[in-house]
Amino acid sequence: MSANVKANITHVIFDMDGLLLDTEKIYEQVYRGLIEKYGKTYPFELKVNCMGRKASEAAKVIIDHLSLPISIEEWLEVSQKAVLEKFADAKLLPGVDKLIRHLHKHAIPIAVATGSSSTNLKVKATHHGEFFSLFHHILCSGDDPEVKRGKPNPDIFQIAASRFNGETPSPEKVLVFEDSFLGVEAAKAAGMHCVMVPDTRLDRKYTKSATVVLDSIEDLCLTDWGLPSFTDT
Ligand SMILES: O=c1[nH]cc([C@@H]2O[C@H](COP(=O)(O)O)[C@@H](O)[C@H]2O)c(=O)[nH]1
Repeated sequence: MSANVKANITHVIFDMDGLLLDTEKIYEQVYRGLIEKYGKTYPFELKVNCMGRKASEAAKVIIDHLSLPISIEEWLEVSQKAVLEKFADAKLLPGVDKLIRHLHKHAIPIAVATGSSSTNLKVKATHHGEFFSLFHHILCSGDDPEVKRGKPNPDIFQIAASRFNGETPSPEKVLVFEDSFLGVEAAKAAGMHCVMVPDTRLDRKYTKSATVVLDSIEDLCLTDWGLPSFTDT
């Protein structure tokens, strides 16, 4: 390995909401609206502790933290209906399309590992069907029976790694892309490298477990990871 190469990566796993798709603002808008009905606010610190979680786990965190007079089931029913109305317009974030097509062209195995459910994924992918077909597999921990514990536990990334063809890659050969604090903690717990592209509001104390922190995926240096550069044919 040459001096500036951080790792020789063979497999790459991507988070979805806030990393591939610009859907975090949808969750934020809907959750804030719901919470405001109870005269409370959705502080960013609370959002940080929800991003990446399965919807049911996030609902419990919010209800408990804000002492909302609503059950998890009611929260899920109302919030799910509201987010689904907006997901079909979800856009890819800058640099994502180019990177995924590049890795696919170079036959680097790529997957998605998200806290979202497969029902929500279908709607989010309304205009991105061909894009999502480039991934070897997509793991939706929101309703995947094998993933018992969501992020920040390592399970989601370990199981996603085990679903590539052939032998499961060793964790230090896997690179995870994440925007959320809990997702980065999950990748670290799995022993994988992690490129974090956080929300600009995120306090740097939440980025410490990331191998690298970027402002945008467009700033990624592929050769740092032993991956083919954009100029390689
Ligand atoms: O403001 C929020 N953003 C995101 C989430 C949760 O994060 C998941 C997105 O997971 P990921 O980042 O792993 O794609 C969503 O399904 C939702 O459950 C949340 O609760 N609150």
